[in-house]
Amino acid sequence: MAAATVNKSAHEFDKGNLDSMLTRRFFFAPAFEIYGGVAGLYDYGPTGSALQANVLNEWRRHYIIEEDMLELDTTIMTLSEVLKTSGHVEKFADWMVKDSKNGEIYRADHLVEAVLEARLKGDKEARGIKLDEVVEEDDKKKKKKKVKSTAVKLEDSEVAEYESILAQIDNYTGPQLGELVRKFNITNPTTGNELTEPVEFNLMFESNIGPTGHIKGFLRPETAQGHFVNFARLLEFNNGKVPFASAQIGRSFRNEIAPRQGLLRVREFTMAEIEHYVDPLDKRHARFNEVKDVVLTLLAKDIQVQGRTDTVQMTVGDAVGQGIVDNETLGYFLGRTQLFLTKIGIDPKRLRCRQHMANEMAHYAADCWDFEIQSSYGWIECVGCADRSAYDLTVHSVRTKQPLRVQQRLETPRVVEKLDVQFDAKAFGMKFKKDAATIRNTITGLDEERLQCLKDELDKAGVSGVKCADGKVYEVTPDLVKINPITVTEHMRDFTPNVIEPSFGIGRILYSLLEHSYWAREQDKARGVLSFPVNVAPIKVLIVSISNDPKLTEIVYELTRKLRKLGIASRVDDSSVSIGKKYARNDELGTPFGITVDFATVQNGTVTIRERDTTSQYIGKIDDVLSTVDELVKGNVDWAGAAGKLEVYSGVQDVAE
Ligand SMILES: Nc1ncnc2c1ncn2[C@@H]1O[C@H](COP(=O)(O)OP(=O)(O)OP(=O)(O)O)[C@@H](O)[C@H]1O
Repeated sequence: MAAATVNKSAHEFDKGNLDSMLTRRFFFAPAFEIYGGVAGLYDYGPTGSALQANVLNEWRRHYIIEEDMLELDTTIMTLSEVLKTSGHVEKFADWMVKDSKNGEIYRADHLVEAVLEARLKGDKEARGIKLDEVVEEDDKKKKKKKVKSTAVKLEDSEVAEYESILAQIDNYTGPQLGELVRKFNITNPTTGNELTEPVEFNLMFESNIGPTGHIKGFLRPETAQGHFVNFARLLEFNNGKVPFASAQIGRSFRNEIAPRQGLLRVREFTMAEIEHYVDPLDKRHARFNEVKDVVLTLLAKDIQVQGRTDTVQMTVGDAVGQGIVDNETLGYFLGRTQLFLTKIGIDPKRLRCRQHMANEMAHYAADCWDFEIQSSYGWIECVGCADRSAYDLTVHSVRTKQPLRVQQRLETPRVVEKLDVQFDAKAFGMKFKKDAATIRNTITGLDEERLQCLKDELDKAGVSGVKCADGKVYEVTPDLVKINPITVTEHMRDFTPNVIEPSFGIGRILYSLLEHSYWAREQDKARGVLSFPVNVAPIKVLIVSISNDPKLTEIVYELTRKLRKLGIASRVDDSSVSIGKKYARNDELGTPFGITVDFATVQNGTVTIRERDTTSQYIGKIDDVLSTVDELVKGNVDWAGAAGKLEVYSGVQDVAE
């Protein structure tokens, strides 16, 4: 018999109810709350932690196990030299503006966005349309900074201009944001005071390693550098071959200027990152066929620069085939990520892939797409998928002089023209003395293009400057260095792999999942239901007993023992409230199944099982019900399929229904 279905979309989303339920049922809460809290730091409670652990388990299964990735767990405290080399010390910054009188700080792009959105909202109000307020939290969480809207009608051309700016708000540089602040007379929304020009604020938390204070470190802002600095070992572990991927789940820290929107912009969060190393001349993926028919919702960069946000539905195969997504490997990860997010319960209708615009993308990146998930806060980046080219491995290799490169035996040897460098060792040593080795290494380390430039200059001008890592420039002449073309037969190829990086913000995904799973029954709007897929639900089975009779309590104990043995998380609700209330309370935790023990259980060994979304109930022998639950939890059957094996229960219905 088919199980009843429920139309969740018919119920209106109530954010206030969801927020109070998440706090009441301790999914997560502000850290140090009894001390007043600090913006951007959160603690996860029992349900939030279990939900996160289950999502991460799915992630490990979906990527690490399924794709045979090499898992890492690298240190969080990172040597400053590593982050200098990667560019984070200089560039990992956001733009902030200050109130010119009281020094209050805003993140520049967020402020421009909030003010323009508030003006558009005011325009809508003036036209009789109502929307929510835009809110930022201040640092001590004592007050909310509100950008209030006033019902003022805008010119149609202004509306179009604001919408166009908002569609590409991530694309502005600091000076451009400054121009927007001036052009649109944006002031501090709380005081009305003028704002300073945007200045950069580095987002990393700095620290010292050891007591001397000489070794500088930072809490890592991403896990990626831990992969790159271990590349040589990983390559060796993989028998010297690419492609392969490393993966890591761990904490990252960013001293956000303005934490806001709950878990969406915090200062400490869990990331799950993959670095897939690939031959730059061959970015095909061996398993591309498995995802080529996955449909993505794409928002390409050329649409955004026109100030538009319309999307197209396209298969991964077509997106790569038409050159919209740069290469197969990047397309492969977009497809796999779409599958992962929907598998854990993200609504595909509220999921899109947005391509980075030119200013948004790092200069070295070949292509970059964000998975954005829509929630009550709008479209939020939750996973970034970037082709980072050879940048990371090259900069670490140059800085450390370690060859972070792949040596690949060629199937058929090839004849190539190369530039050969010969030094007059004696004359070179006499001229440069202790610097001779450094200059020689710098010249032999030049790539073919730079070597050709040096040769051209020596041929033409008879002298050329060579800049070494110490910043000094040394003049060399053709009598000291001879560069000549030669023909060689190569048996090996030597290259720096390119890196394709999918980077997941787990907190953002969790929060989006909570919103997408939340609804309320028509009969009991104050109590919500979280319709998590079984695989991520924090607790899989609620066990309740109709009475405190010791015979029933004994069976409850037996049931929990058997579920534990199956590895299934269960929870007994032995409070004194009605069974219907117990069900309703556990709907709030997203528990998909409820098993009820009653006097029939004592007599003939049967229990009832109830499904959370449909509230339909079935009856069966204990072991049949448990094996059904086991199959459901393993994902081998769905409720409609599983219920067919049991009998419909026609007893008393839930109070909550
Ligand atoms: N402050 C934060 N709080 C929670 N998650 C974050 C935060 N910053 C980044 N993330 C998550 O980490 C992922 C990878 O980080 P990435 O550096 O690509 O983000 P980002 O582009 O800096 O994000 P944003 O532009 O929103 O600040 C993001 O997709 C997001 O899910």
